[in-house]
Amino acid sequence: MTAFHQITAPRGNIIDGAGYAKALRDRLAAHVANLKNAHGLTPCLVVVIVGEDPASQVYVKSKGEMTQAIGMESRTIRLPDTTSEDELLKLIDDLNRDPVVNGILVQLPLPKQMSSLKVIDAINPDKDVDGFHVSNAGKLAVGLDGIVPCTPLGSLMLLKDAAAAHGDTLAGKNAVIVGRSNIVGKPMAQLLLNQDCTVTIAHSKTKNLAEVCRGADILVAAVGRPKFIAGDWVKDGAYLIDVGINRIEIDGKGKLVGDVDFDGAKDRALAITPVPKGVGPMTIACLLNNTIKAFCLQNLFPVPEGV
Ligand SMILES: Nc1nc(=O)c2c([nH]1)NC[C@@H]1CN(c3ccc(C(=O)N[C@@H](CCC(=O)O)C(=O)O)cc3)C=[N+]21
Repeated sequence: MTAFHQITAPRGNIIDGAGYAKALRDRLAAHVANLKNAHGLTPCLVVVIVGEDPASQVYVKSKGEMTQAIGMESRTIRLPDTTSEDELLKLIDDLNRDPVVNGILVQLPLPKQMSSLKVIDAINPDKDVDGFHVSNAGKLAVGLDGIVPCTPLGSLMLLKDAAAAHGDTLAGKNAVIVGRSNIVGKPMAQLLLNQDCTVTIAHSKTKNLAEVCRGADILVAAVGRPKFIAGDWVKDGAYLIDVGINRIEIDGKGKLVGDVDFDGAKDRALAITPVPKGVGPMTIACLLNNTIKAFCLQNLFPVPEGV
């Protein structure tokens, strides 16, 4: 009976975040080359890292390399973890005033003597390439054009692409985001709401979390706990975005895993992001995207199509 047509689409399509990010970086490299030709100016991103957190060091190095690889200028400022909040605020003030600097990223988390909200608030919103400043968060909430946080932006690009690959769109779908952080959960909710999804933000106090997740056509996991989302929490045919990047030890070896039990979930999901090579590389590509956008807006150049 079923031999003539396939009733369900194939499951377990693994989204190639690394490949998508590479394609995005190639497009951005072309924009950078065009901007240099047209104006003789190069976008410049400054990354500030306070302290010696080993994971942060790895990300910061990779951000710097990818910034240079697409032809932009990268500067990294390393400060000791004994730096005072006032010293960091003074540095941000200098970077805000420096016309050569187009983007400022202060790597989080910060040492405990600092208030990250206060530090982020000190960054000129036009240079806030993370999109974390209240001004950019507010613009996203009311539908004005601003700078959108990198991880949610990259996740949305992957979701739209996965839906398009199935001849589908995001409008009207039930989206469940597990995690309510200012840097992922909340902005992700705003973006999906703007796509006409019906959005639920679940968190540690949510009742019947498994049931809530089972209702999701789109499930975004952003809790920061390894394999927290079990396979049987995933609806058959859901789109699954795993934002988690957790370093765990298996048989004495370090391994990177997401917030989703990938092996348990992959045959249920219509499309799923892996960890690594899923959302992570998109986060960095979107940071480069945001830096180019900030550069254009600061110089009153038209923002290139798609940026
Ligand atoms: N102000 C600020 N902005 C950030 O965007 C920010 C931050 N602070 N603090 C730390 C987190 C973490 N983050 C990652 C970005 C890329 C990968 C990434 O590319 N991961 C690779 C694997 C890398 C590896 O092997 O460790 C992957 O998932 O394939 C991971 C993590 C940005 N963050």
